Amino acid sequence: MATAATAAAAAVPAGRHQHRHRLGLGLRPRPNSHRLRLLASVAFSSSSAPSTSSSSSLSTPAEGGGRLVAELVGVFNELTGRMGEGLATTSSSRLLFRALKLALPALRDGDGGRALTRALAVAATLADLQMDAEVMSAGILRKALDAGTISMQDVEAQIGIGIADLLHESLRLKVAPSKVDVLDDESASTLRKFFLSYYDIRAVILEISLKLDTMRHLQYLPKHLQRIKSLEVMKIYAPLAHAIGAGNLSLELEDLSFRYLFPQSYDHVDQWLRNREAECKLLIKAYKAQLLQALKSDDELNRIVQDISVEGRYKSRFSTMKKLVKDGRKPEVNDILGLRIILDPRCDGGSSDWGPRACHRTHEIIRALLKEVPGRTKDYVTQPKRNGYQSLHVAIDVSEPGKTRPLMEIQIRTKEMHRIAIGGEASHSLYKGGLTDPGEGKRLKAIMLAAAELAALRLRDLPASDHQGGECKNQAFCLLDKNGDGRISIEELTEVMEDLGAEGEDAMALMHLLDANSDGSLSFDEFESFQRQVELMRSLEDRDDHYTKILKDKLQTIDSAGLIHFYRKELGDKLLVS
Ligand SMILES: Nc1nc2c(ncn2[C@@H]2O[C@H](COP(=O)(O)OP(=O)(O)OP(=O)(O)O)[C@@H](O)[C@H]2O)c(=O)[nH]1
Ligand SMILES: Nc1ncnc2c1ncn2[C@@H]1O[C@H](COP(=O)(O)OP(=O)(O)OP(=O)(O)O)[C@@H](O)[C@H]1O
Ligand SMILES: [Ca+2]
Ligand SMILES: [Ca+2]
Repeated sequence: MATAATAAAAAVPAGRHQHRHRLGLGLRPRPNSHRLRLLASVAFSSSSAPSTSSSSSLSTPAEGGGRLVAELVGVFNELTGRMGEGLATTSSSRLLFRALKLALPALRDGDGGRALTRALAVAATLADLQMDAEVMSAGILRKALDAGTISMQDVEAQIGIGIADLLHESLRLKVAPSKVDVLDDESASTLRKFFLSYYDIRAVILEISLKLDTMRHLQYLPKHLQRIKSLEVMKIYAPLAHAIGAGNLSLELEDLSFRYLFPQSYDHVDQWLRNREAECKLLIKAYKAQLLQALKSDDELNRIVQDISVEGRYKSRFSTMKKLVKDGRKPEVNDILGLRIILDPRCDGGSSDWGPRACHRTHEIIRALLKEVPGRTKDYVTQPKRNGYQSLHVAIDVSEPGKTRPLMEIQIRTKEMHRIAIGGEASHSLYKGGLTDPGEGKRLKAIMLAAAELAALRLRDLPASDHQGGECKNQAFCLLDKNGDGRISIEELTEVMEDLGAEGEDAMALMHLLDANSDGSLSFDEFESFQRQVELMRSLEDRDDHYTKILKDKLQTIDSAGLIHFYRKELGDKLLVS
């Protein structure tokens, strides 16, 4: 057997996606001219984190102005790049641009320099949930409102009544949990129903994303508030997130509240899972690749299916804990490592047996390839559960001589079976998401879809709405070039910089720096060079964050193993450290 474990050892660990506002732009910088290097150093000279210092503290006008415009262009590009397909229309981009212009100066210095990063992370979460520009803008503006740096009147006057309404709704939801005395099961269910009764469900999704932001920064709040907020999340927001299909968000919310509600239990589970996490994730990745290759090269299976996909997951802290403490269960968790194979039969559903045949053929291939644990296989394909759930589950022994490992669960199902396991009576949110009323989940989904359709209609592009008449090649450029003459004039640059809180002369200085051919305005090419440099600098910051995390983890491991003392001693003489 070509062991996936060997491959795992050789595989390069995947860098964890940074879920802060740096979103990995994935753009390759071109070779830089001296001028661009100068610009980059000026635009970012004051700090590697653009949100941490104010323009007033900068020494030259170009520094402040360059940084402000770089910041606006950088975050605008990140957020629009993250938006779902078809959602980043011209009207959406305009709205987001206006919201950013209002919020950036207001958020730049707040919360010890973290306010802007946090607001952008909220917007990124919303973009990942396929929310439109109105909701993303509302997310950013809500953080500025909460910080007290802008007022609802500012939003109404500068952004529009639609966003102001959405914000009013989300503020009403925010205070709802504090209206019940005790957050027991009954009041939690009442509150969830109350949330569902909202005519604009986007306010609920906005609130869930803001809760995730709060939970990620809970360490800054007093202990009693940490517990109250965690309880609200566990009882209301995590189940709601699960019900709307935002599974990953729900898992993160659960794990964060678990940590604050039951710190000791959390530590136990966390330590156990953390110790195995890196190796297990590599194993998941390696087995996934090995299985996919074996399945795709099997002729018999390929006669039955037209597509095969494999998903992997490492179990969350809270889910593991729940399983361990469940009544009447053996204290074991056999699905820490999970793989799921989803097959697309050439003929699915109805009376066709292609689906079950595909699942059983897959099972045979797995048996020939891996070590199946006898007596642990469950065939819900031949014998569906009462709620209609279908899937074939096998447990695989991934241990090696001298190295015991947790079992790996493989679920085999067709696309149609998967659809039923996600929605409907057998839906995961009913199976374990905390919702008890089957109608609740369905209703939420339906309202969500309707809201998304409405938003798409509101923000659709009218033929005349793009002032350049055709497709805009670069949204940020087109938004800055207000009169659409294909150049950014000094007046246009001054206007945006004043909106951002910079002085008039800053625009002159920035223009001087960017205007390579000195014709007094910025061409499309000049602007694109600037933008590429902005992206390069932001990707460096990402890498710094990434390296910092790795170093912190590694040094911690070394330290707890006592090795760092050894290194210190060894190196002490050479480096003159004590
Ligand atoms: N969506 C959905 N998933 C289900 C349902 N029943 C089981 N599953 C999935 O299948 C997995 C294993 O379920 P079973 O084979 O019944 O195992 P178990 O005895 O509950 O638990 P293990 O100790 O993990 O074997 C669960 O962890 C879920 O991922 C269901 O009704 N709906
Ligand atoms: N074997 C698996 N492979 C891939 N994804 C899985 C697997 N098992 C569960 N998942 C998915 O992982 C996410 C988290 O599920 P979680 O581990 O909390 O529960 P579960 O395993 O489905 O249920 P239980 O805890 O009762 O066993 C869900 O989206 C679930 O569908
Ligand atoms: Ca499971
Ligand atoms: Ca112009």
